[in-house]
Amino acid sequence: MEGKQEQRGEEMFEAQAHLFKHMFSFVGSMCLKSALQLGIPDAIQSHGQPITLPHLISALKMEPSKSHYVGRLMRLLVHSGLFASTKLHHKEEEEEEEERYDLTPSSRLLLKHKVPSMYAYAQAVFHQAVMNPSQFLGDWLYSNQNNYTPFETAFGMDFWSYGSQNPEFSKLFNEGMVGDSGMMNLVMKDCKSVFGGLKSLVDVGGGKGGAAIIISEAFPDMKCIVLDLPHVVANLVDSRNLKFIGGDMFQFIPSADAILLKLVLHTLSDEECSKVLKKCREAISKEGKVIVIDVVINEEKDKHELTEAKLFYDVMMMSLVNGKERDEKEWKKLFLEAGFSHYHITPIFGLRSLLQVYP
Ligand SMILES: C[S@@+](CC[C@H](N)C(=O)[O-])C[C@H]1O[C@@H](n2cnc3c(N)ncnc32)[C@H](O)[C@@H]1O
Ligand SMILES: C/C=C\c1ccc(O)c(OC)c1
Repeated sequence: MEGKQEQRGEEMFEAQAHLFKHMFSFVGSMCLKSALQLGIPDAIQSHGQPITLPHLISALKMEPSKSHYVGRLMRLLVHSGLFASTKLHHKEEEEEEEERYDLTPSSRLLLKHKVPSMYAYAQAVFHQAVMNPSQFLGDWLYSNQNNYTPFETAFGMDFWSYGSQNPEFSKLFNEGMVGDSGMMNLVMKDCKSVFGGLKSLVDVGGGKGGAAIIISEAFPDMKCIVLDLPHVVANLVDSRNLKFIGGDMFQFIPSADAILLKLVLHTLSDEECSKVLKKCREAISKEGKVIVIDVVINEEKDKHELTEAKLFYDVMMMSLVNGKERDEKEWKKLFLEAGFSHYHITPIFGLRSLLQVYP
């Protein structure tokens, strides 16, 4: 009896710790936000070797009196695996331990001027436009107003209108997308069978052309068009085989051998996806295809952390744009209903897969 109660006590406190972890996980996000604001990844990179706390403080041009606080921030970030820490033992003087901070593969992706970089993407995520709407999820679900998204409850307009009226956020968001697409560079060589042989490609919702620039350079014989909202493609410079067009994908999609939809369908509801996919089907020939780069939820196969990131993304799409993340069954239904006959999934982009969809 006693043993059982003891166990129950242990279980309860484990449950409490679990709860604390989830209640406070935003603290981890905010420490990462501060680390970026302070420029910690770049400071470590510029130092050229693992850096001690006093050196970090002076590199950040910070008051030495703040050093203790930064040490605590770093302790959490090291614990989260965003930075690494090495402790050097000075011989003989056992007590003297000098901790040095280093980058990890994750924080290496947060360097400002390295390619690929997730720096701008992270800046966009930590902007109020992305953070605030999730505070309104509950209100939105309960509200009898016809707000399309929690984003509208928070800002009184939809996500893309907000972007067109807030150039500062729009810039961060679009640069974030370019940075995200920059990571495709590393795997483009594995994509010969996907893009090779295509004479033309339209990147629908292609933003500032992050993906299309990489593709048009890797395949110089391919004519590429980026279609995006007018304010997004304004002032972008065409190249020999890459052209930017401002427009609305629900109205018009130019014809091509292939249409690329990268992270576009997950921003759309099923009805909106159907509309866009039908337009894509009309824009390609019988020999053409639609290439979708997007999230495919696969709880059985993916590691717990990967599924968690995909589910975070899903709720984010619900908060910002009424989009959603889909599993293979849901993708299949969308494709078949839009009149496509078959598809093929290649999971090559980490969180995102590449789906080739055929008429
Ligand atoms: C999540 S972003 C993806 C950008 C890009 N494909 C990438 O992966 O880097 C979605 C894009 O769709 C664009 N978009 C939204 N509504 C659109 C519309 N009605 N017509 C064309 N583009 C649109 C946005 O401006 C944005 O660039
Ligand atoms: C910057 C983070 C937000 C975000 C990321 C990917 C998307 O497709 C998106 O669409 C609204 C928003």
